[in-house]
Parts: sequence; C-alpha cells; structure tokens
Amino acid sequence: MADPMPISLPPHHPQCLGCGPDNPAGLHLDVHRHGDTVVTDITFDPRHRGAPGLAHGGAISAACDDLFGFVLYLVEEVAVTRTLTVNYLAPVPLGQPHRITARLQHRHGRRLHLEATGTGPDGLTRFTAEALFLTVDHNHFAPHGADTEVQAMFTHHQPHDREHHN
Ligand SMILES: CCCCCCCCCC(=O)SCCNC(=O)CCNC(=O)[C@H](O)C(C)(C)COP(=O)(O)OP(=O)(O)OC[C@H]1O[C@@H](n2cnc3c(N)ncnc32)[C@H](O)[C@@H]1OP(=O)(O)O
Repeated sequence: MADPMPISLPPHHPQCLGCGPDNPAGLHLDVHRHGDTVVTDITFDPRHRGAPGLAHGGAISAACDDLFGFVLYLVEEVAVTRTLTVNYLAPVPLGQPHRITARLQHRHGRRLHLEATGTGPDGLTRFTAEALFLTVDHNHFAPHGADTEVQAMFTHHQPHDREHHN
C-alpha cells in the first residue's frame, strides 16, 4: 500500500525545547504525521556535541521525548512522561540527518506505551527509545499557570480537519 500523505503537526508551543521555533536553545523539530506514526528528521550540530563529532545522549533523549509528545496529538489526550529509556545502539555523528519515527505501541488505562526508532541516512538504526506516558488532565499544569496553554494545544490542533485539507 502507498505511504499515507504526511501531515504537518504544529509545535507544542513557540518556546518548547524540542519543537518551539522561538527557543534559541531548542532542537527545532519539524514533525509530520504519517498514518499512525509521527516522524522528524533531525541533524544534530555542534551545539549538541557530546564526544567530539558525536551527538550528546541527552540531546538524543530530548528529541525522542519531544517526538513522543507529538503522538499525543494522535491519541488526542494530554499525557506526561513518567519513564523514558533510550537504547544507544551506535554513535550518532553530527551533521548527518537522522529520521526518528515514533508511535503508540499500546495503551492500558492511563498508561501510554510509546516506542521510537532513530535511523541514519545509511539505513543504520543508531538508537531506539521506549517511554511510558501517563494521561493527566489540564489541572496538572494549573499550579504552573499553564493549564490554558496546554488546553489550547489540543483544542487548536484538529488532526482530522488537516487530513481532509491536505
Ligand atoms: C502535554 C503537552 C505536551 C508538552 C510537550 C511535550 C514534552 C515531552 C513530554 C515531557 O517532557 S513531559 C515532562 C516530564 N514529565 C513530568 O514532568 C512528569 C512528572 N511526574 C508526574 O507529574 C507524575 O508522576 C505523573 C502525573 C506522571 C503520575 O502521577 P499520578 O499521581 O497521576 O499517577 P500514579 O503515580 O498514581 O500512577 C498512575 C498509574 O500509572 C502506574 N505507573 C506509574 N508509574 C509507572 C511505571 N513506571 N511503570 C508502570 N506503571 C506505572 C501506576 O501504578 C498507576 O496505575 P493504576 O492507574 O493502574 O493504579
């Protein structure tokens, strides 16, 4: 079957570390939905350096965590990371695009089990990640004054409308 048409997904908010276009220290992930997966192409650069010439594990982890945050648009529920495990299978060179693909593996009540794979231009999978996200309601963010902002992320994102118009 042909690949589904990619659909552009909006950043969580302009200052998000993972995807915010206005965060000068951010990774600036540009994310698309492909069917039941979300996909981003990231090229780590010298700002993300760990060992010389290689991406820092924390930068890779942040990219995976944020990409999992885009699966929430597909699930259409607010959730936060409870656990995140990254399997660093091979060093990730700076300056080479890597495609990270994430999806919901399964759901059990409030528990969303997510999985991701990061693959280089040579086809080698250099890292994988698994996460447990727990659904929360908007009040989770209220003590930090962000409940309205989080609600807006999910209200303004209308995946079905976008699908029809793309
Ligand atoms: C949301 C908008 C997107 C924003 C951008 C996305 C950015 C990317 C995502 C992130 O970085 S989120 C930020 C980092 N994460 C956090 O700040 C979360 C901090 N942790 C918490 O706030 C609480 O620990 C949490 C809300 C996750 C859970 O607290 P709760 O009191 O609601 O749940 P509880 O600990 O009682 O566990 C609920 C259920 O999960 C189960 N559970 C908890 N930890 C588990 C575990 N490790 N493995 C398996 N099950 C687990 C637990 O047994 C229980 O099962 P039952 O419902 O069956 O009783």
